[in-house]
Amino acid sequence: MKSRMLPPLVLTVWIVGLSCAVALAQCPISAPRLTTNPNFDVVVTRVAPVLSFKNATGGQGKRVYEIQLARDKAFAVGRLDYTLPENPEGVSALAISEQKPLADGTRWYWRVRATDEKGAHGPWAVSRFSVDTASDKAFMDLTRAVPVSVKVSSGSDPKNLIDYTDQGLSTQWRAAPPGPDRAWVELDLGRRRTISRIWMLADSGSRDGWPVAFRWLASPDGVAWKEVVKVTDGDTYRFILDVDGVSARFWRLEISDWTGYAPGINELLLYSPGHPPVPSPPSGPYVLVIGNQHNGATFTELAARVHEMVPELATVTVPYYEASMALYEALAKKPVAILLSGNNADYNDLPMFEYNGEFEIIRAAPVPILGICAGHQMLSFASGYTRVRSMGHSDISAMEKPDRYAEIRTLVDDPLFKGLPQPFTAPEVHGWAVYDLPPGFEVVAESTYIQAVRGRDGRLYGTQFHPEIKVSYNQAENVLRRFLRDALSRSQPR
Ligand SMILES: NC(=O)CC[C@H](N)C(=O)O
Repeated sequence: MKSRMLPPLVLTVWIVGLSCAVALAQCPISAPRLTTNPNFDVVVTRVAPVLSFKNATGGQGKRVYEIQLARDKAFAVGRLDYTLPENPEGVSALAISEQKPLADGTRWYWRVRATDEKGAHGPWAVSRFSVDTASDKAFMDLTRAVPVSVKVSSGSDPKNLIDYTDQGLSTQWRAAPPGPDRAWVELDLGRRRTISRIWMLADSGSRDGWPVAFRWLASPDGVAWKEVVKVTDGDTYRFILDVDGVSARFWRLEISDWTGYAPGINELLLYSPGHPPVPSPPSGPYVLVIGNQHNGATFTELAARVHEMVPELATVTVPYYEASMALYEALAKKPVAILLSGNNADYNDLPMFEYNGEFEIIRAAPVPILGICAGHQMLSFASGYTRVRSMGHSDISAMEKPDRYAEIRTLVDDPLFKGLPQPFTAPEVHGWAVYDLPPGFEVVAESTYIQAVRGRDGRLYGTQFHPEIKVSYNQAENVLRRFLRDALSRSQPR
């Protein structure tokens, strides 16, 4: 057999790495990673959030974390200091106490570093978030104004800017290098629309291509332009720009400064004030299905499974960004139950304000609600961002070999889970999980993390696993079947 030579640098790195792992002593302490929740610049909707981060590595013995929060970059204004022992499971979390809450309506900088048993420090990891508890209370009162076409100054794939079916929001338009002085994007809305909010998303994973100085202009004809809003010192990957309702068919973004070699934008989304149309319900009993995918779809074939499991039930599917209590109230006939679907985006890349109407429904709709995967996570998000967090890895058992299925255990006697094997297996497709239950909720099932919850007198149920996915090892299909049957029989007069 021919031996393969490793280049000397690779070999050295490998040997140092190995001796570091074996002796433990020589490993330098790494910075923790503040990408779990809250991620950079997200809006946290509670004053006592849980700050989760990925552990550091290296050092000697057990690590503890120093965590500092402040109102300014220099960590001088209003600084709060905490120490936290490491959670050996990979992600550590500081729960800010309800007794010492963070100031609302403010931006917070936070930094974390690990210290080992010998007192050696690792480097700080720095990030920031804002706290705004008012921001998720009510339906956004906006509808999406979807462009019919897009033009750009240069570069390929401008369609990515308005491709709302790109669930991971991962594709982007990048202007061509070296690029014109002023890269621009033009959106044609097809007709005159009043716009009051603009959402812009760049790459959250790197600081490359972020727009720094830019302005939006509007035009009735694509010829005469008027400036609507201007940003001169952007230093983030996402912008929510509120403007005083301007009515125009053409919308133009001019970017005059950016990070990296050329501006790159993943998505542009414009909103008009107002409410979406109310669907007309079918004549018989039906389930309202809320599609949580970014394009309003349900991720799995949820409606089809409802019809298969309980043929007496019809379904009406509404995109999450159109759902609200106003829509529910306006339905000529009420659903017997509501299902909240999965999705496959990272929440830090989503315009989370679009979920506010779904949160209203979770808080107030007087019918049984079952949230599946993202829908289950929404039950917790509805009472504050940071209750759900990225696990740092994905559990995708729907595609793995039988020995990789998680065993899920039921913790309490619950009518929906009656008769399930203990433990049971069920398909999973997710990278986030609920860690911090809202008040009034309890855990119904768990694996190494929360797998099912119920809340508020049995009206709300959530499952992290997918009872609706048809695979041979899904032992939890009955959870959905029972939920639907119970809802149907409760709705019918005896
Ligand atoms: N399948 C899902 O609904 C996943 C929800 C969420 N996007 C996660 O990764 O956890």
